[in-house]
Amino acid sequence: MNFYKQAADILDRLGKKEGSIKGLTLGNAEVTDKKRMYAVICETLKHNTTLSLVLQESKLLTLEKKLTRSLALLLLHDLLLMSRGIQASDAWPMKQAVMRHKARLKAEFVRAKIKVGAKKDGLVEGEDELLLPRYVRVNLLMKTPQQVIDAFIVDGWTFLPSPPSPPAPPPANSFHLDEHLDFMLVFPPKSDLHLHPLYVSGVLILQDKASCFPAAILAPPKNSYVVDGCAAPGNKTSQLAMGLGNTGKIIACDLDLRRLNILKRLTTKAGCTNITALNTSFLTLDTTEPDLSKVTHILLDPSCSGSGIINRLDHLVDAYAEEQEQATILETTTTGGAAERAAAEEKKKERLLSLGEFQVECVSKAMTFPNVRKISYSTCSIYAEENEHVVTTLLKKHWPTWKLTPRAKVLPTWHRRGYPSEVCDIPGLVSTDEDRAKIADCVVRAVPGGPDGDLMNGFFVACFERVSKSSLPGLTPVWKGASIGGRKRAHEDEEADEADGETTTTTTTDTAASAMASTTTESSSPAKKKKKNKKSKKKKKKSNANSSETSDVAGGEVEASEDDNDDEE
Ligand SMILES: C[S@@+](CC[C@H](N)C(=O)[O-])C[C@H]1O[C@@H](n2cnc3c(N)ncnc32)[C@H](O)[C@@H]1O
Repeated sequence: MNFYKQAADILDRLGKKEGSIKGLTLGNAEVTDKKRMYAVICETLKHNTTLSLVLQESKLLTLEKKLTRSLALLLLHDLLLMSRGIQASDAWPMKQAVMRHKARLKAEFVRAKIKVGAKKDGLVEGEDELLLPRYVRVNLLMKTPQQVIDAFIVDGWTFLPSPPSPPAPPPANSFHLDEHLDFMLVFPPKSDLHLHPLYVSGVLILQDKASCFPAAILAPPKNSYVVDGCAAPGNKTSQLAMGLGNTGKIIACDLDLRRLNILKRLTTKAGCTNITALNTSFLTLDTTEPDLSKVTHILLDPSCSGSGIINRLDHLVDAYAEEQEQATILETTTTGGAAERAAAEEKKKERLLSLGEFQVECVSKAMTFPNVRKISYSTCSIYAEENEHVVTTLLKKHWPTWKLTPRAKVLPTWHRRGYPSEVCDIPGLVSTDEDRAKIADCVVRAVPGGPDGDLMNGFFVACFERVSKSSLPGLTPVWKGASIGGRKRAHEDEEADEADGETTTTTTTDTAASAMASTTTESSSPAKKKKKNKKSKKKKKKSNANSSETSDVAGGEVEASEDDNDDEE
């Protein structure tokens, strides 16, 4: 088959989520020049924003009916971005279909680059996954950061005593210790450590910085029983095991067996010995089972839109798939205009809302574990619908039994917090700008990319803790009396935890007291419980459907173990 036709077929299959880039190119027996195919597919996807705009503005697909969208993108890529141009015979009708419009297409390319703010080579910031530093977690179960630093110095790397200022990836052949996570080393973008003996032996774990936040914030003390509710492929699970020093027990649960098998392989390689992997839905766990009833800490990193992921090509596939879907809508309708776009926008909104409902359900389920004290909730999404809105809904449902952990214990030195404008009102609880600002200050955000972003994936983490019974009914929201930007070391011990719970809950308000009363009455009424169970069974079905719809998301967070998963393919 003609190279471009085969490449177009692969793009179409990627758009339909029929495989991964590597699987459909490097792992495809039908492709003869696998490396070239991989490169062409990656490059076309990376330039998709600009090339799609050229396609749209030039109306090429309307003028040349024989061209498909994917084939046109590939040919445009080579025409506009490769000095050698389209590598096909001049007699090939598809090449002719593009070359007829060469001058116009070049002019549209110049305009498109300006319009989307692309660089000279047509790349839009964030579409180049190589811009971000290579973050490496040192597996403390095996070596100390100092031992690893020494090993890299011996290898000829330069150790920088502090990160570059203003923040930027380290220059070539140098690395430094991360300023927020003391087990993390930061290397230049593109650093390939796959063959490094320390990676091969499980000492180095290639994990994005933001992806390390939830376990660092949850920080269960040694010997704890912990659940990782949506665990696969398991880098956060292995980080939890590292923090526990392999003591206690981690129950790692995931619906997807293939991903759970990756978790087993990765955590074994990382030397974790306290993990039990369960291939089941977190939502259906029986919290009265002996091990589960001992659980005090839960990490929840449920399926999300994955919209914050920028350092892998998978996010480009997601964007491409979404665009293909929209393009199909436009091409198959005669109006092809605003109405369809509005419908697509509506669909996206519905998807976010449905993800948000699933996320609320997951955290609410976590709050039913009889002995759970602390829950971290995280997404790799940039959307408030999955972040601040979810947190507000949870507070509305569960406060004052549950409160947000204050900034002092949630990466206090991390500058990027939640968006106050996205914190929703809760009658009687959150109504003023000050309330909103204080809630937002409790949670952590990471803005994807750079230089205005945080040089990592987009991320969000909130931490909830159960309000200790002894402090009731003298209750006030956690943020009352707290100062914004408080400073306290994130790695707390449980005693300090409890003490903080007490000290932040000393003033009574009528609203607070009544909110507490209604929560406790509801959960203790058996009749209501029965009704609730029925309702949640119905919901469970819905959320399981949800999670299978979000294979993009599942793929999204594979980022946590990107390279390990690549090995898998
Ligand atoms: C964002 S990923 C988790 C990434 C993981 N925490 C890590 O750091 O490697 C979300 C995971 O949730 C799983 N999932 C979705 N719905 C679930 C459910 N009801 N119960 C358990 N796992 C679920 C998906 O299969 C997917 O692996």
